[in-house]
Amino acid sequence: MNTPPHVFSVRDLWKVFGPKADRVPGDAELGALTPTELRERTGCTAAVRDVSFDVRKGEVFVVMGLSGSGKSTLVRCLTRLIEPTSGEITIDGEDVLSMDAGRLRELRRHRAAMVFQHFGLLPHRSVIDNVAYGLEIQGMGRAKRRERAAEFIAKVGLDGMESRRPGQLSGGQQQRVGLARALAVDPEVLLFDEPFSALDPLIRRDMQEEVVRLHSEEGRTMVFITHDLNEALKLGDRIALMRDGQIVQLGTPEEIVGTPADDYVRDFVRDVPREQVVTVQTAMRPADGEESISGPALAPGTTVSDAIEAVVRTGRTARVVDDGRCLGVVDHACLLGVVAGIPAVKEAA
Ligand SMILES: Nc1ncnc2c1ncn2[C@@H]1O[C@H](COP(=O)(O)OP(=O)(O)OP(=O)(O)O)[C@@H](O)[C@H]1O
Repeated sequence: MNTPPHVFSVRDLWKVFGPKADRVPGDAELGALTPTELRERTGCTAAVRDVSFDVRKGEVFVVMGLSGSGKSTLVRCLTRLIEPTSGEITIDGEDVLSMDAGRLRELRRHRAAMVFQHFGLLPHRSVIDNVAYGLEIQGMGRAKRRERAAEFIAKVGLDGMESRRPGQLSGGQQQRVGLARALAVDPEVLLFDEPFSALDPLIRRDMQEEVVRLHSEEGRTMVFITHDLNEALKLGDRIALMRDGQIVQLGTPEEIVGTPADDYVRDFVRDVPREQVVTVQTAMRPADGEESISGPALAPGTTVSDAIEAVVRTGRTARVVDDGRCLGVVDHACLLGVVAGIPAVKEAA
């Protein structure tokens, strides 16, 4: 049998905080209450409510939502840093909920390493010893772990800072140390808990680019928590948008922005510049006559904003071409329709 393409699979997951939390997941009546009603009736908070999803191998899976929507609780449940109330979680097909203490330790150290917002660096240790820390816990010898740590320090752009203490680094540099430390143990999945929210905007952008770069170089699976929509759109292959402990929509940035599942999501994405997220594959209309054989060619994943440039520059309708085949065309009207948020362009074609 082929190995499953999923790293984590989560089914019907609940995490309820409060007295007799166990009774909430199985009770349809309690499960249907709003968070406030549930709290008033039972004193419980359902931080994660009946959530199911898969994290695919090699993707950046973003968990997004406002403060209190359940993001941290959900991601902490994946490695049982928080013990779920009910449901199923597997990693590479192995049941996480039945792991014993030793197997769990192994899971957290080797397979799914967490990068926290507050770095968790050891203040009295040098950068290199901080990065080597996870390897030390694994029992790797000093020379070998320092060599490996140096490699990852270079990878995150901190060459020459090996012997500094965390207090002698900027916030962004400290975050890079945290990242290098997580990478050094070569985990299958990296879990990021709002790692950049304390950083100033420019450093934050640098770090986001760093994550994009590391991801494209290594193809490592990443689960990334953020409450920042732009960060989610920039980093995520897929985004799970949470509200009151539930996933209200799970999809690509383009799906979330282009076809919001409900009014809540629509409102959430209202101010996103759609042309930067929507692709020509969504915006195109069928080619008419000669249109399919001439005009600039664009790949299906080209964003509308890049397509606008091509159409304006050539003054012609552009073709959406995949593997030599013309799938459709985009003209001024299709492209402007996306910018204006008018979904009727396709139907009009
Ligand atoms: N230990 C706890 N005991 C009781 N309630 C909790 C506990 N931890 C979290 N909660 C509640 O669960 C809900 C989800 O919290 P969680 O921290 O997962 O949200 P979040 O989306 O990560 O928020 P933030 O972005 O502010 O970190 C909130 O209502 C929170 O108050």
